[in-house]
Amino acid sequence: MGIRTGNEYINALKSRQPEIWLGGEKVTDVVNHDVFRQPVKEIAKLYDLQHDPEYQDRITHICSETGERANNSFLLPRTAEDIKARSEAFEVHARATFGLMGRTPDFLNTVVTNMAGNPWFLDKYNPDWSKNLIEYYNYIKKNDLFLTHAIINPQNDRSKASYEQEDLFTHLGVVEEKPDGLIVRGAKMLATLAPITDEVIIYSFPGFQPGDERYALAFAVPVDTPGLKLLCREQMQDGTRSVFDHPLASRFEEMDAVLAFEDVLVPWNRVFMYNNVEAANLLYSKTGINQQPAHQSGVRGYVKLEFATEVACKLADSIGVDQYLNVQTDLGELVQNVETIRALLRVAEQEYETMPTGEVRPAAAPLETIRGMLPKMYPRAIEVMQIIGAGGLLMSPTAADFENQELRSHLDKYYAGREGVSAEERVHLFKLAWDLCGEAFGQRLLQYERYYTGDPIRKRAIFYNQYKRNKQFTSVEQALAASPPLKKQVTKAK
Ligand SMILES: Cc1cc2nc3c(=O)[nH]c(=O)nc-3n(C[C@H](O)[C@H](O)[C@H](O)COP(=O)(O)OP(=O)(O)OC[C@H]3O[C@@H](n4cnc5c(N)ncnc54)[C@H](O)[C@@H]3O)c2cc1C
Ligand SMILES: O=C(O)Cc1ccc(O)c(O)c1
Repeated sequence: MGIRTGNEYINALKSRQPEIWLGGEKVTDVVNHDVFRQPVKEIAKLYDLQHDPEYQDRITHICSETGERANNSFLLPRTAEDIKARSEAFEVHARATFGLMGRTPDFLNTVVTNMAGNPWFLDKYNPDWSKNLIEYYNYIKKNDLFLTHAIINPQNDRSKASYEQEDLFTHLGVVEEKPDGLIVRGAKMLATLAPITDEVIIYSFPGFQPGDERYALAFAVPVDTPGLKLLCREQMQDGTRSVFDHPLASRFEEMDAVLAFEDVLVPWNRVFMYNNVEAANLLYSKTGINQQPAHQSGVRGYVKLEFATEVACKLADSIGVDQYLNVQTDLGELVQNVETIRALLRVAEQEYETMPTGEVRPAAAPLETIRGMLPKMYPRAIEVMQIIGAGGLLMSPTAADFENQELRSHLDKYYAGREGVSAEERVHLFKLAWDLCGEAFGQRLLQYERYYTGDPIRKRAIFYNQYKRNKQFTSVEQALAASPPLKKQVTKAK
């Protein structure tokens, strides 16, 4: 099949009946549901880009093994050109949603591509696992499927291991082996966009302890597998709000769902790992899924930060406050943050690492630095937006107000911006900003940036410990060596 169109993606959604719960009710027609209709269209547009002559060669390639066209996110990079091709695809996808949708199909494509591209790792433990993963990769590539993932256990008692939680199957674990597969029970905390995907893949960040064997597993199943419940969080838009009043929230909400497995059968050919704490803890670092997906996330985060910065700049300009030094320095700071992330991305792409397998990976340290900095830079952009927009952010009239002829002339006068900015333009811009910095939609976007890549605090600590392991701090030794040792009598206590 190769690359799908938006319609093919939508038809696949229509052909399934996953068990989706939202607001106490089952969602039976996700494609036409108020909350999901627009996000489905946004994802469909990404699939259509693959067929757009302007984009096709920038985001897809002909697979040398199958002869079929595939998205560049399915390309295991082996050259600098491959890295560039992936970067371009990531950026095209991100720009289509202003970086606001984090888990577009390209993200998990990179994850599975890397797991399957490093079969040596699972081979060591069980050759069936790597075989299954390669077959799965070929399957999702051939059918251009959309995956979500859930890697974090539910937030019950974080001070205890999975096996120590009150119920043995609060965290997702294996109940028993059957001739045709594993029976799994329990939950994973969060899978973004799950209700509008084709498949879910389960694996974990490192952190399992001896005793956690039943939870140390990786597998993938179709999203409508019997027994799998998708428990959605409360929606942040109801699908009926006007696009004028909510230019972003009305289009780009990514629903998040807890995945609850109620004795789900995972066929053996979909089991990628099981009952192995060591393998589960090493999967992330050894197969490069700590690194290659961070390239996608970095590009996407860069586009989002740049977007938020541009919104803040336009906001300031529209009411003439960017004449003031304090506003200029705040905006300058945001622009410098964008440039910092752009520079880190370029360094990561140019100073790539070549693995013994021939795979090339954008450099780890700059990618990890992006992961550490975005959780601070994005909230800062939002804060600056709030400070610059000030009370005006709260005071926007609605599209319905503008459409009322009795009100219109008053609005045109009282809501106009600086010279040359009409009331409608100013209000529209402020509404866009409010979606980002005031609405629940925007708060989720902020929380996403803080946490999508795990806990930034622990991640930075791990980063430092790795840095310390690899560094000798030789410059300090050299600087100290330049001064002769003190004479004994000088250091002696008087
Ligand atoms: C909008 C959004 C979308 C997401 N999408 C996905 C997704 O699609 N798939 C997915 O798998 N995950 C997703 N995540 C989940 C994300 O991976 C987790 O939120 C992240 O790993 C942090 O875990 P937590 O939220 O459970 O926080 P916790 O781990 O519970 O941390 C809570 C607080 O306690 C502190 N803390 C906890 N444990 C320790 C410790 N051992 N040492 C020191 N401090 C500690 C943390 O620093 C933090 O301040 C998403 C998250 C968000 C917010
Ligand atoms: O986007 C992120 O940084 C989070 C994340 C999730 C799953 C992965 O496999 C991964 O490498 C990174």
